[in-house]
Amino acid sequence: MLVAESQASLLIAYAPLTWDYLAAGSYYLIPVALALLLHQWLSEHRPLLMGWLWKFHLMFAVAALGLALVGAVDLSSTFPVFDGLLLVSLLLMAGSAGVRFKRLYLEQQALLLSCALLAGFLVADMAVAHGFIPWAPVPVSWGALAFSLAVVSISVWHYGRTQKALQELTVDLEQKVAERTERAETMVQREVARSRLLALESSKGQKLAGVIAGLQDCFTLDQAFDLLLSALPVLYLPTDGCFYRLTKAGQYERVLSWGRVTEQAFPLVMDGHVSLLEPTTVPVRHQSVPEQLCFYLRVEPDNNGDRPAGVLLLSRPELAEGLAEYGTARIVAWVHQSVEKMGITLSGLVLREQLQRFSYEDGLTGLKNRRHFDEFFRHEREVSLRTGSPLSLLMLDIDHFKVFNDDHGHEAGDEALKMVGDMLGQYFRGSDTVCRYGGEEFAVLMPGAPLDEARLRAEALCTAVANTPMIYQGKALSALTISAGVACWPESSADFDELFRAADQALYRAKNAGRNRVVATSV
Ligand SMILES: Nc1nc2c(ncn2[C@@H]2O[C@H](COP(=O)(O)OP(=O)(O)OP(=O)(O)O)[C@@H](O)[C@H]2O)c(=O)[nH]1
Repeated sequence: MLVAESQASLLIAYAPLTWDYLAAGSYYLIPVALALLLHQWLSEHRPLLMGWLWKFHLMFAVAALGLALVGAVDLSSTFPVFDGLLLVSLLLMAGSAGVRFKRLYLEQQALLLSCALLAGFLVADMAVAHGFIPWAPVPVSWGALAFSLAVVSISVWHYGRTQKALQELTVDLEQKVAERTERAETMVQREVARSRLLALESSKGQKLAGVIAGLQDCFTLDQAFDLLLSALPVLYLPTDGCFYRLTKAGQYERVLSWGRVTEQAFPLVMDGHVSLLEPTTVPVRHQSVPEQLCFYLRVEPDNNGDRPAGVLLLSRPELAEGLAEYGTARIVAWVHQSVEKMGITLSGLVLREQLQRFSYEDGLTGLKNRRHFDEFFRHEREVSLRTGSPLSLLMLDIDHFKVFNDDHGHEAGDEALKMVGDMLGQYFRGSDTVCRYGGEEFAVLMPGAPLDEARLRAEALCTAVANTPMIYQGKALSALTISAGVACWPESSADFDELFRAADQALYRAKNAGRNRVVATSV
């Protein structure tokens, strides 16, 4: 508008009429721009009024210029109408903006004030043009300049603010990216460590399965412990550790160590009552774990009372940061399970051992029972038939045991049976089999012993029993005597099936001959 109204416009293009139309058009569009601006800013307050205003002025501008262009009206005649309308519109806009002025941003306020200044000059210019006030030069261009300066300074200020915000955003973004990258790297490291732990767990699980299978194949507890000791480092490395076994004196003796173990952390001996560490429990979240992890190996029917048969001490595993809590809990849980599984397997083995012992042992005397004796006899008979070596059989019976029982009671009788059983155990070789054949009757099988040797051994036993006082509850009771019948293959009978009968008959003869003696049969 300023360019079109100035003389300089003619230097740009010598088209005075066009510049007139341009000046009128830009003049008529001033309220359109202002109303649009306020429509945007005051959208919560009177949005309809501002909407109507800019549309109305736009229509006016188009209509006035259009009609003037087609020659229906004179362009100059549209100015008074516009001035009237502009005045009303400016008042309406000023009213609306004034109400919301305080709620606007600083730059909006500055822009509105510059608009108000421009509007003030326009109104003054109109008043002069229409003769309401005496003629005086009105510096409308100063208003336009103020408005333009406001727009430029707001734009510059905005630009500066945007640049600053952008810079801050960039710094913030870079920081966030760095943080996220670090977090992601930590997570990756943790996941790698976790997968390594899982792989280790699975390989150790396979090893444990092998150890358990090996333990199940053992025949005795000692054999199983030997296997266990060779397997423990394989199962628990890379964690350092020691294994302690309960001694008869009730102490825990270090029987195995692996890795870097110091005597301070892993003593050679731990007292079963005083210095035994508490077993480590699986740590819950944020719970600290002691430097040494302790696990009890319990072998239940092993007559240790409450005490574990073995103790496993491990140093606290060293794990990557971030995995320490989770990893330690997992490892402790796994070691717990593995030790428990091994304990259960060993308990099964002990039970099996006991069952086997009970099925072949006499509960009172601890000698072998008749079942074992019969099996042993069958075996030795085969050996003798193949090798031709002699096999002697002794049948022994306590004399007048009924009277002893009646005189001193059944319990004293039991003690007597135990005493005779002990003596029998001492009088024969380890390769001989001594068994309680039933009641007060005993049988001895002497592989490789000829009849005479067996007889002599039986006689020595008879003499020893007769000369050994029977002490019961601190009192000496009358000494017992035994009678024995001895038979030998092939001297007494060439037929093995007859050997028992021959020994029995010899025993019968010893009884009849007055007891406390040995009778040996020969063909
Ligand atoms: N205390 C005790 N007595 C038993 C046991 N087994 C058998 N007896 C007793 O042993 C006695 C055996 O008596 P008999 O068969 O008459 O033989 P005996 O009295 O020794 O007479 P002879 O053999 O002829 O000298 C019975 O009284 C049984 O009760 C046992 O386990 N404990």
